[in-house]
Amino acid sequence: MTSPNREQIIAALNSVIDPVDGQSIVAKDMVQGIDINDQTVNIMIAVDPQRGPSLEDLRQTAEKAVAAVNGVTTARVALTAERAKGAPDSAPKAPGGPSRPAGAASGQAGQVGQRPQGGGQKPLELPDVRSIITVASGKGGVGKSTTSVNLALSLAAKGLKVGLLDADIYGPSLPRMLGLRDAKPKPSDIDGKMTPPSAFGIRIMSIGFMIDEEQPVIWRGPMAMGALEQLLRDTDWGVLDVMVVDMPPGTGDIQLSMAQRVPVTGAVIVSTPQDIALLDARKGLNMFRKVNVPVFGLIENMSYYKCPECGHIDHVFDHGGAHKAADELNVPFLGEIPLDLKIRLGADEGKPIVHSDPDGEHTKAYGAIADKIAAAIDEQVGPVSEPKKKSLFPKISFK
Ligand SMILES: Nc1ncnc2c1ncn2[C@@H]1O[C@H](COP(=O)(O)OP(=O)(O)OP(=O)(O)O)[C@@H](O)[C@H]1O
Repeated sequence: MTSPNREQIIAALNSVIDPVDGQSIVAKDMVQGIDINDQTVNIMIAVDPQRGPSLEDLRQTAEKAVAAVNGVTTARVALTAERAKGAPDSAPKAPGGPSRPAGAASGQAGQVGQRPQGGGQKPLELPDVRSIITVASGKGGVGKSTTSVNLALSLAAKGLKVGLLDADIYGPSLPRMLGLRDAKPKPSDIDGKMTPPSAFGIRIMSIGFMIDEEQPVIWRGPMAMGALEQLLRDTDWGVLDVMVVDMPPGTGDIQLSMAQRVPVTGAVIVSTPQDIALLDARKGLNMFRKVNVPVFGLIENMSYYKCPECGHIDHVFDHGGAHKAADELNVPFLGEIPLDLKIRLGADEGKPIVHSDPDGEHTKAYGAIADKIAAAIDEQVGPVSEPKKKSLFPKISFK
C-alpha cells in the first residue's frame, strides 16, 4: 500500500471545522505537527486548554478525516496546549554520549558507538530500577501492548520484580488490558511520588490513569516526552528488576527521544508477518540502532492460527517474515505468538492470557520469549543475584 503524503493529510484536515467560528483548523493554524510513518499518521492539534473538554468531538472528527485518506491504516490525533513550531513532539534532542559496549545483547549486531548526550538537562535517574526494556513496533495495531503485558507477566512469573509503563500517549491501553480502568495512582509516602496501581503483582503506570476516557488528552508545557519522563520519575516503582515500557507505535520523534532520554537496557520489536517485508520493523530496529540501544530481537505476533478443534495450523498471513528479517538484520528472533481469540479476549477483558491460562501453550510461548529477554538483560547488567555489571544510568546530559 502506498503511504499517504503530507498534502493529502492537510487536505483532509482542511475539512475539519472549529465549531467556535466555523473556520478550518488548517486555516487557523491549529495543526502543529504531522508525523507520517508509512501507513501510521500522528497529528497534534494546538488548542486553548480552557476549551479542552469540549474538543473531543473535534479531535475525533480530525482522526476520522485522516483515517479516511487513502493509504492510512492508523490515524491518531492528540490535542496540545503548546503552540510549538515544527514537530509535535519537539522534545530536546540529545546528541552524543557515553558508549555502549559492542555486541551487548546475545547474538545481536555490534552496538558500538556513542549514546547521545549534550549539555543542560538532568538525566533521568531511577537507581532502584535494574533494567528497562522497551517494547516497540514500527506501526500501530500489531499487538505491542498485548505483548508488553504478557511479557511483563511472564518475567514476573520467573520471580523477577516487574513494573510496566504505558508510554503510548496517543492511546494508552494498559489500564484496560489489566482490568484497571477505574484505578488511580495514590500519593506515596515518598515525597512528591505516586504509588501506581498494581495488577497481577506488577506495578503499572499509564497516562490512561490520569485522563478521563471521555476527555481528550491535552499536552501542555513540556508535552508528551515531559509527561512520560514525569510518569517514570514521579512514580514509586519500588525496587524493580525489570521495567517493561510499552512504547507508542511508530518511529517518530517521541519514540526517538524516548529511546534517547530513558536509560534503556534493550529493545524488542513486535511485528506481524504481513507487514510488507517487515519494513516497519526494520525502521524500528534502525531507530534503536541510531541511538545505540541494544536490540534484543524481533517477535512475530499473530504468526499463525491454530484451529482449537482439530489443531490444524493455518498461516493466515505470510509466515516466517520476522524470522527471516531477524536473520537478515543480524538480530535474534525471539519467537512467535499465534493469532488466537483467547489472547484477544484476555487482553480486551483485562485478564491477560499468561495470568488466566498459566499452563497453556500461549503462556509457554510468551515464557520462552521472556527467558531470552531475561538472558539478554543478564548479559547487559549481570544476573539479579549479583551487583549490577555496569551502571544503567550513565552521566548523560541533554540540550
Ligand atoms: N496474538 C494475538 N491474537 C489475537 N489477537 C491479538 C493478538 N495480539 C494482539 N491482539 C489483539 O489485537 C488488537 C491490537 O492489539 P494491541 O492493542 O496490543 O496492539 P498495539 O500494537 O499495542 O496497538 P496500538 O498501536 O493501538 O497501541 C487488540 O484487540 C488485541 O487484543
